Amino acid sequence: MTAPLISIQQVSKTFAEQSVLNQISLDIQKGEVIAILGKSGCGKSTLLNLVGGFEQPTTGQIFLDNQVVTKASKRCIMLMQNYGLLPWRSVQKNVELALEGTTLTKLECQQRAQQYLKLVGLDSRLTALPSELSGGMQQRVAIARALAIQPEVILMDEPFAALDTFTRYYLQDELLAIQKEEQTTILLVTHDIDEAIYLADRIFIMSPNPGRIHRELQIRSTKPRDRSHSEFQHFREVIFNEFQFTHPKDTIEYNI
Ligand SMILES: Nc1ncnc2c1ncn2[C@@H]1O[C@H](COP(=O)(O)OP(=O)(O)OP(=O)(O)O)[C@@H](O)[C@H]1O
Repeated sequence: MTAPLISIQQVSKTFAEQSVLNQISLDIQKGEVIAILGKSGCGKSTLLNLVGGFEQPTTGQIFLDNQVVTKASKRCIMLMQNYGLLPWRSVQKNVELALEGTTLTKLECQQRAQQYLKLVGLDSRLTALPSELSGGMQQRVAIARALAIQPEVILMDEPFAALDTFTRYYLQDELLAIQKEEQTTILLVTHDIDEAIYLADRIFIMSPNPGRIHRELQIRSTKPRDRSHSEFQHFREVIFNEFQFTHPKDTIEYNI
C-alpha cells in the first residue's frame, strides 16, 4: 500500500479542562472518501479543524503528504456548514475570491468560477448577492467555491444538511463524479447515515466523552450505489444498531 495522504497519529485535543478527542489514529489514502458519524458533541468538527490546520492537537500529530500540518493551506479546503460567503460580493465574485493568489489569470478565474457554478446549477445567478438566494443555493455556491480551487483534500462539515432531498441527491452524485475524475480525497462529517453509506469508502463511527473512534466500516461496492440494494440496507442496519436506533420487535406497540 502507498503512503497515506493524511495520517492522523495519536491525536488528542483538550479545550480548557475538557478532553474532546482522545488518541485518534487514522490513515487516509489519496482519493478516499471518509465519512465520520457520531452523536452531537463527540468531536467530529474538532477533528476536521485539526486536519485543516485551523486548530492544533494537544498531543499527537497530523501529516498531509508526509508534512506536519501546522496551518491551513489551499491543498486542504474546508467546506463550512454556514457557507462562509461574503454578503457584499456576487455569487461569481465569491467563487473567484477563492482563486485569488493562484497562478490563474483573471480571465481563467472567471471561467473556472463559471464552470463550477454551472455544475451546481447556478449559472443563471452569477450576479446575484448571497442574500438573494435560498439557503440551499448559498450552500451550492460554497460547494462550487471549494471545488473550483481543485484542492487535494476537501473537508466537509455537514455540506448538504440544508438542502432539499433532490438537490442533495443531485449534488452527492456530482461530487462523486468530480471526486472520481480528480481523485480528490474527502473527509466528510455528517449526521445523515444514508449520505455516509452512499458516498464513503470507509465510515468511522465516533463515541463521545472524550471523542474516539469506536468502529470502522469499509464499503467496497462500486459507486454510484443503489440506495435500495440489500448491501445498503445491511450497512444502514449495522449503523442503526451502533446508535441503538433499532428496537426489539416484540417491544414495539402499534396503536391503530
Ligand atoms: N474552540 C473551542 N473551545 C472550547 N470548546 C470547544 C471548542 N470547539 C469545540 N469545543 C467543544 O468540544 C466539544 C466537541 O465539539 P465539536 O463541535 O467538535 O463536536 P461535533 O461532534 O462536531 O458536534 P455537532 O455534531 O453538534 O456539530 C463540544 O463540547 C464543544 O463545546
